[in-house]
Amino acid sequence: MFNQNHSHLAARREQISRIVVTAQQMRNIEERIFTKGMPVAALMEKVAGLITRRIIELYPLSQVSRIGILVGPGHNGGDALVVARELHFQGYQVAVCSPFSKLKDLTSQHAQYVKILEIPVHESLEPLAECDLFIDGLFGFGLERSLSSPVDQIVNQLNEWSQPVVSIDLPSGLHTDTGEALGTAVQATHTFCLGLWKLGLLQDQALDYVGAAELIDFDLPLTDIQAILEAPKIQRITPQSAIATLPLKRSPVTHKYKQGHLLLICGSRRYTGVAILTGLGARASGVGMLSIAVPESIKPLLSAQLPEALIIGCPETESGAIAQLQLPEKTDLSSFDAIACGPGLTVDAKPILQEVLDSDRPLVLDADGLNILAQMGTTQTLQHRQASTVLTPHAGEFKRLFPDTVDPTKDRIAAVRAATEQSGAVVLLKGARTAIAQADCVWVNPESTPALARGGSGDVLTGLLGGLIAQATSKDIPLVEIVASAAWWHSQAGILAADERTEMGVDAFTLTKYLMFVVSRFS
Ligand SMILES: NC(=O)C1=CN([C@@H]2O[C@H](COP(=O)(O)OP(=O)(O)OC[C@H]3O[C@@H](n4cnc5c(N)ncnc54)[C@H](OP(=O)(O)O)[C@@H]3O)[C@@H](O)[C@H]2O)[C@@H](O)CC1
Ligand SMILES: Nc1ncnc2c1ncn2[C@@H]1O[C@H](COP(=O)(O)OP(=O)(O)O)[C@@H](O)[C@H]1O
Ligand SMILES: [K+]
Repeated sequence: MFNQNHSHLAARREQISRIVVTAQQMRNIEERIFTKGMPVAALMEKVAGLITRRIIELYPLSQVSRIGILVGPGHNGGDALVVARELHFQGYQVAVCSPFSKLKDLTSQHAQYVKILEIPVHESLEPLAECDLFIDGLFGFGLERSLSSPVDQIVNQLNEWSQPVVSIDLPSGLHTDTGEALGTAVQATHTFCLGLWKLGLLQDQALDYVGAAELIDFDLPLTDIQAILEAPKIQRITPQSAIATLPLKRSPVTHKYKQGHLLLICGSRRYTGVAILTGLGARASGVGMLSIAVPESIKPLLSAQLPEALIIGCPETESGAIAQLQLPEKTDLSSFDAIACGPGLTVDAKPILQEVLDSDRPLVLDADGLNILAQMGTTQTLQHRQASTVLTPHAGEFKRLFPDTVDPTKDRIAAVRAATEQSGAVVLLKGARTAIAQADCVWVNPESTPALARGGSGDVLTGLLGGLIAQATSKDIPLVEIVASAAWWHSQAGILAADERTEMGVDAFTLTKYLMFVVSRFS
């Protein structure tokens, strides 16, 4: 009985941790449980109790004694006032900054009561300058317009000070869905996201504000959540979701041709190292057979670095790019389980792109593969390919490929959704929070490291991804999930490497060495 409950709770925790909601969805979910009878005030007490407990864990009275609480006009402010009251009872010296004259009813009641408890309440921030810690309860998912005076000045003043700040639900000032700072926003040390992950916290533009983000689960029933959430389904990649699609277990009687055969088409005389890095990424995927097509003149270099791979030397242009694919006898593109094409090709390798597009194999296009595709202007014809296509642009490549859609620097999730709809491809938009979309399904990689912002790390991802797709052809795993797993694996290797070597120590070659440690750590 105990075990059953335990596993039930673990399964719930996993499901909750994958869900991502917009402000409107969160409002609808809360509305649903309030309609069913959960009192608003009771929920606020519960949530604020959980927040208080976590603050005490992170900032015990032995280390922090004076806490400043910023209170807004809505229920985010209400949460903050209950936290103020509870911290006061726990022995902290609490002071409140409440710059609004009109508060929602419940928030107003809590404001009256903290005054009765003789907790000092000020309209300005200055009297709180000596606090050791701040709790930001100005705005949560109810914020819909830019911050104006005086609250924008309060936020700017807070950001200039050096004390830690815990934001309740979202750093105040951030748009709940796009993560954009509306005028200005609190730069938090910690963000305690309440109930379900808000989409804005997973957008790159929010990351300077969010700090260390964690979810405070307050037991929203899964049935009520599922009743509200419809397509598009936006999910956070978790270790469990990523590991589930990796080819970890092999049949004892398998052989190399059953473990996938990947063809990489990459490199040029100018970009030799890129081809090596892509090959090393593929090697780490565990793929059974690896063939790498490169210009003839760099074949010896590739052979020296990747002795297990079949290196195919191809005729080259004067500039040292692949002029045409010259596969070994009795081999054509359909001999492979997957093809990954693009890193280091240069746009002089244009003729080979049409060839791979015409093939009936799953295809990953990256870097110059994407640049050539953008020049051809044929993104929409990918729908008619006989097999799936995965595009892995960074924001610059994305804008060249999809010039007339959502700006990926403004709303990455909306951008990948528009791109997959236009092209029919699986689209992986690289960045600090890589987003992957296919049809109605969107995955976001919630954890990474800026250590990866370094030439060559994307090439490693292309090889790794190609190798995983080649191994999955006989399995019934949605392609978008394999792509999401590759993004997760790649980032986790970066995190692990940065932990050991600092963020400066993760060159792309080093990154390839850490890939296998990720899998052994999590599986
Ligand atoms: N419901 C619950 O019980 C639970 C809710 N929870 C908590 O409630 C939070 C959501 O509460 P909320 O909906 O009251 O919105 P919130 O983010 O506090 O602020 C909106 C207020 O600000 C105002 N306003 C907006 N923009 C403004 C601006 N630029 N400048 C000035 N004012 C502006 C706007 O009023 P308006 O002026 O538009 O009439 C409104 O009054 C959520 O994030 C979580 O913390 C959790 O505890 C779970 C249980
Ligand atoms: N700030 C960052 N935080 C986390 N990951 C990042 C960051 N910047 C870049 N990355 C990751 O690093 C990789 C860079 O790929 P890309 O831009 O194609 O570079 P290259 O072509 O030089 O290999 C991508 O996987 C991207 O998601
Ligand atoms: K807040």
